[in-house]
Amino acid sequence: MASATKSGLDDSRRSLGSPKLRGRENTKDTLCRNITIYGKCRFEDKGCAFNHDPQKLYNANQNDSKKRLNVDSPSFTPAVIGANGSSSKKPNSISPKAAVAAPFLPKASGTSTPPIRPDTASSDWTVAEVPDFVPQGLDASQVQVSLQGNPNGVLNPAAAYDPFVTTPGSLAASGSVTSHPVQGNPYSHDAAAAVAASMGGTAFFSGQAGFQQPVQYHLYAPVGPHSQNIHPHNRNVHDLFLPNDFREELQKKAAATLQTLPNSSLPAHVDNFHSLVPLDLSHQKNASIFGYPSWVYKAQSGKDGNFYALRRLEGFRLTNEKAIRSVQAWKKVTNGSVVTVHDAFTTRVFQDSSLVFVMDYHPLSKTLAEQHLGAGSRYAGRATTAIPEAVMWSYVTQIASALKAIHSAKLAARIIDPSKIILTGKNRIRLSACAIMDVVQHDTQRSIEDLQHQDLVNFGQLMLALGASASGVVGSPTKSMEYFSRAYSPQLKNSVIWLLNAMQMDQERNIDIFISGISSQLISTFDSALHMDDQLTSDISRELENGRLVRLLTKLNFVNERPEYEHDRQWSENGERYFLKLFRDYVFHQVDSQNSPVVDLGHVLNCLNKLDAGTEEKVTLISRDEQSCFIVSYKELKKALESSFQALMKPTRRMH
Ligand SMILES: Nc1ncnc2c1ncn2[C@@H]1O[C@H](COP(=O)(O)OP(=O)(O)OP(=O)(O)O)[C@@H](O)[C@H]1O
Repeated sequence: MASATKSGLDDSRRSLGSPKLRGRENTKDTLCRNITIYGKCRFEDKGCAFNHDPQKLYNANQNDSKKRLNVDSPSFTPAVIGANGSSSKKPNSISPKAAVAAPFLPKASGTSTPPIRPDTASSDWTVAEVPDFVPQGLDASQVQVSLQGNPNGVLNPAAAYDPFVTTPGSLAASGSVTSHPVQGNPYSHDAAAAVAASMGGTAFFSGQAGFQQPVQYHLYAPVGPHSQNIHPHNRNVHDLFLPNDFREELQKKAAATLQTLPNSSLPAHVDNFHSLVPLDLSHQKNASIFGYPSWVYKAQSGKDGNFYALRRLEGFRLTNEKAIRSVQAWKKVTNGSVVTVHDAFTTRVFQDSSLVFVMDYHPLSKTLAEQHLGAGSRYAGRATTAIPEAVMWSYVTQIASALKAIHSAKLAARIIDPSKIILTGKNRIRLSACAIMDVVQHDTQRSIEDLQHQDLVNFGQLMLALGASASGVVGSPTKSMEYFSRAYSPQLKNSVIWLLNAMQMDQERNIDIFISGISSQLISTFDSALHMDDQLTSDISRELENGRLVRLLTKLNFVNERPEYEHDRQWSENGERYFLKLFRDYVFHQVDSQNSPVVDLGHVLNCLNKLDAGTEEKVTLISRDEQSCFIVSYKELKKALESSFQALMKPTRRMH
């Protein structure tokens, strides 16, 4: 830590935080605004007098400021420290008028500096007690080298200028290993070390070659896939967060899950479920599928608090208890393309005798009929565009997977109908009415093999109906097949024909044979699924960093400017807290040459990431009256934050 005069600070401050011009004679020292705003300058080779190399400029400034304001400056000499050790209005905030400076020296540094206040020397306050973030075996030079090829260990200064534009150097690439919560201190950033200690000194990843401890939190390492050919000036803040459409989808689903229906005429409780919301789009009773009108509700369980879909069959009377027990076998069917069945019961709370199935709830799902055949119109055939072949194959694959799981469990789906298959995400479908016919038509004379063959036929009919939906042909299998043959590949057509003939005994037909026949399509669908998986992993990894920074910000705000300590100079205006307060200003309250707020997320994220990592890089902090400045490393700031936070948690401090 060092202090400097106001005049000594001016240049370095401008070069770090403001694109302010300093007169024509200094144009070569001033970053061109076009570089700042657009990432490049069209006039670079046509006479523009300003500087076009931020890195060079930054290095020049670093050297410049090092000369004047580094730790070797005279203000760090022990003689000066001793002279200023006594308490004053701002004991360690040095006015430029004063000829002396009180450095911020951790106790561990071995100097004989008297403590700024008596209790800072106590075990409660000393920063030296907070474990150093740089572990043994990883010295400062290693930390700097790891900064993505930037020998100064400094992120690209351009990031500090560009509002909401990040540069590849500054915010590229990441430490994506999460820290683990440490008992007793949910905010600890040294969790990995604690885990290591609790495991006898071996963190779970310690065996992996090339893993550095600590994780370099100040580096971002986005997980692919990446957009190609993006220039720095094209990148924006969205690169750091979930894609907007994905976030919107998740938020809408969350809102739908939490939706309630005040003053509803539905029963307040159905078994242990409450807060029923109907999901049917039409009020028309339709008994064509199950033989009973059916209704679907979203409801919350009073037992586990989760949300479920309840399918109610109106007017059903249970005559054979064995029928409802058949649901047990369905509970064991866990397949990505089958809506999981949890339970079934009869109830009279709807003023009739109803049969209710409890199933997984998939918010905002639509049926395939709603999606492709025109909302609410059964087989209306009003789809405007043909379903693409790739989507058809995706549906084929998913239903084949569902049938494989169902048939392997010696069950049959029995209903494969566009109105009973729900779309729960982009091209993600699930059979939503399994188990129901096993209860409703428990006494059927048909063998399970027969029902399984029927599943294959129903499967073929479904694909034909979907494929021919754009043709406007309704109810004529021959015409539908003609259209289908023209619209889709022979392989898809032959697969559908094979399914439609599943009841014929000319050759053996089952779901396994069907799956072998479409293996090449399975592989391409599988590959698409892997790409989707990669994409989601990449999206999630962006939010991972945000969670970490929220914890850090929370901690910083717990410490900064607590009103109850407002007049307690020893807390707010002294030592560590003072630096943290100035750091807060440095991060969030910078102004440009026109005194307008600098709103630059890149700068904020840079600073916070470096604070979290506790890098050796130094930052210049200026008091609000611009009478004092300090040069302090992120490592020291990190320690200050840790010890201040620990002090806050001490009961003695709270009673102070
Ligand atoms: N498990 C579920 N989770 C969430 N929503 C579901 C679930 N099952 C069905 N739905 C939704 O409930 C609504 C009604 O489903 P339902 O099966 O009654 O369809 P429908 O088109 O009304 O058919 P029908 O005319 O036979 O009643 C549909 O929009 C469907 O997407």
